[in-house]
Amino acid sequence: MSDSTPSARSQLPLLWRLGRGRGAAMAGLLVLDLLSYGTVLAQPRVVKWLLDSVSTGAGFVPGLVALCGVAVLSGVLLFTSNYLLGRFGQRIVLGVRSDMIGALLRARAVAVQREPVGDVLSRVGSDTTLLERAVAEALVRGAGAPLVLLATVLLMALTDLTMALVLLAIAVLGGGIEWLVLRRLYRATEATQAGVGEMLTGLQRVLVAFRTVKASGTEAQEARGVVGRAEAAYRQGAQAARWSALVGACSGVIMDVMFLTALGMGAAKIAAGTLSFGDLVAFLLYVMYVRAPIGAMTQAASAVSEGLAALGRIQRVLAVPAEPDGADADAVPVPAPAGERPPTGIVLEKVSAGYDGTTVLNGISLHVPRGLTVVTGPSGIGKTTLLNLIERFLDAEQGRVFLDGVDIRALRRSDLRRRLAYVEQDAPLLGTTIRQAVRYGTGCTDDREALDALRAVGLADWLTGLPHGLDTVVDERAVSVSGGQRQRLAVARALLRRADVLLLDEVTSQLDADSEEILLRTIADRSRTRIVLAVTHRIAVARRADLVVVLDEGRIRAAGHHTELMRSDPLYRRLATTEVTR
Ligand SMILES: Nc1ncnc2c1ncn2[C@@H]1O[C@H](COP(=O)(O)OP(=O)(O)OP(=O)(O)O)[C@@H](O)[C@H]1O
Repeated sequence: MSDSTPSARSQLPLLWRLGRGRGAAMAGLLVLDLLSYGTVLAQPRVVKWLLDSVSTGAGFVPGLVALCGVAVLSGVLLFTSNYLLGRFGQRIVLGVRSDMIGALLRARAVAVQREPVGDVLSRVGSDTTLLERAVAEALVRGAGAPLVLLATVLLMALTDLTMALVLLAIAVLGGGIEWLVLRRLYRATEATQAGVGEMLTGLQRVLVAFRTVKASGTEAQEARGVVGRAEAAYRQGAQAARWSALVGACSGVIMDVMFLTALGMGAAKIAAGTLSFGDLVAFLLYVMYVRAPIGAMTQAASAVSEGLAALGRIQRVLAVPAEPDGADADAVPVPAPAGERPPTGIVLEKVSAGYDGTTVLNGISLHVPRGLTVVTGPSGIGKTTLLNLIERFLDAEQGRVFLDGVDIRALRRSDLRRRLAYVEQDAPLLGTTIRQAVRYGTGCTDDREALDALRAVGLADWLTGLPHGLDTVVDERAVSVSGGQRQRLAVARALLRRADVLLLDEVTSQLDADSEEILLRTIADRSRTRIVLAVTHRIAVARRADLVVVLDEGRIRAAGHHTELMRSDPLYRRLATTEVTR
């Protein structure tokens, strides 16, 4: 999601595209809007008829009844058109939000995780709200307004041509000035929305690390930081409010100038005997009603200006490339030597990978067979990156990764991931109850199976102590669940998935020795029939492994059994002995 500011004009086709497929609804709304304006425009004619009837001595009752009838009809049409227009705008917003949520969830994990969460939320939340006004005001009301304006001007011209032409000239001049102000409004709105995004990003960071903030006594400092961003958004918002107010003021002044000009010219014409009193009243009413289409056009322009700014930010979410699911065309099965079966397990063949041009893994070759394989090494060396490659969150820049002899790029991502169970480092929980959290993405519907998995990871006693058992509610950030419980819940979920491969990233880092031992026994047991690849710094895990792989400086530095590596590899020995020995 790059943040280069697109021009308002470049967003116009996008705004137009939002209305695509909704032509009939838009046409219906336009007709309703025009009918509503039509009843308004009929009123001056009825007023003129009423006044002329009075001046000629005929009764005023029929005129008054007609005026009331037109007013009631106008009210009903106005309500209906406003309501349907508002609903239409909401529907567009729903469509855009669904598209954005879909785009985010279809995108590559590494691309989305780099985005500031608060900013993404602001784009999906408040930017789409701005869009609603733009769509309703611009695509429908703004589109009908020129027709209404034309009809009003024609009716004015029918009443008095000279006065109508003078007023039209004033309106055109005023419109030009307003347009200049609107361009500034567009830029200020973009900046405001970006400011709100930054504020939310700051607030989100604080909320995620709330206890650290409290314990560090940095509440005031963090509040200052977030409020500082809120103030920056305020300053941009105040600019936008100034330009928006100026647009409104321009429109008001233009209308006053038009009204006073019409009044002056009309009074002079009555004095000269070239205009009737009824005509002047009708004309002045038209001048007042001409406010509506001009106002609608101004509002449409202002709403479009704000909406286009929002659309630019929305578009950057929609443009995040989707992660393709299909198999890559150039992927081939590993050629097994004649008469031999391809190796089972995971094979990395001269794999290089990294992020944004920085190489993290450099030409790694590795065979991860069935059983428990542990990957260890200094922090930030690329252990999680290795798991990212197997899950295809990230693709190798060079080399290939095979699963049971098949290049993983020859598999659909969804098929590949179905064969894997992954527990990420922070072991986040999804779902609102423990039942949902443990069953999440596993297809398991049986409570007994879920309980077995929880027992296997050592959570049986904890669960028995909970007043609502599996129905216990886990709040959004699972603060009522300890770090170790969360890790074990996540492993239980992975076990329930019945996958061929378990990918575990630091799943025992928050466990005490006894809990770790229970969990490791289960993991070792499951590794007899499947591939378990565990990233860890813990010696207890490495001790149990069939194979330990030491990563350093982008390469595999050593591989073997724990006891063997303790003897042969100084780095491994140092890592193992500096870890809290159990
Ligand atoms: N999504 C990403 N975008 C850019 N760089 C990344 C991304 N993820 C990881 N990196 C970088 O790649 C390098 C390896 O990270 P990785 O998470 O694989 O290390 P690790 O060995 O698992 O670390 P640790 O033991 O601390 O968890 C680090 O320098 C990290 O900053």
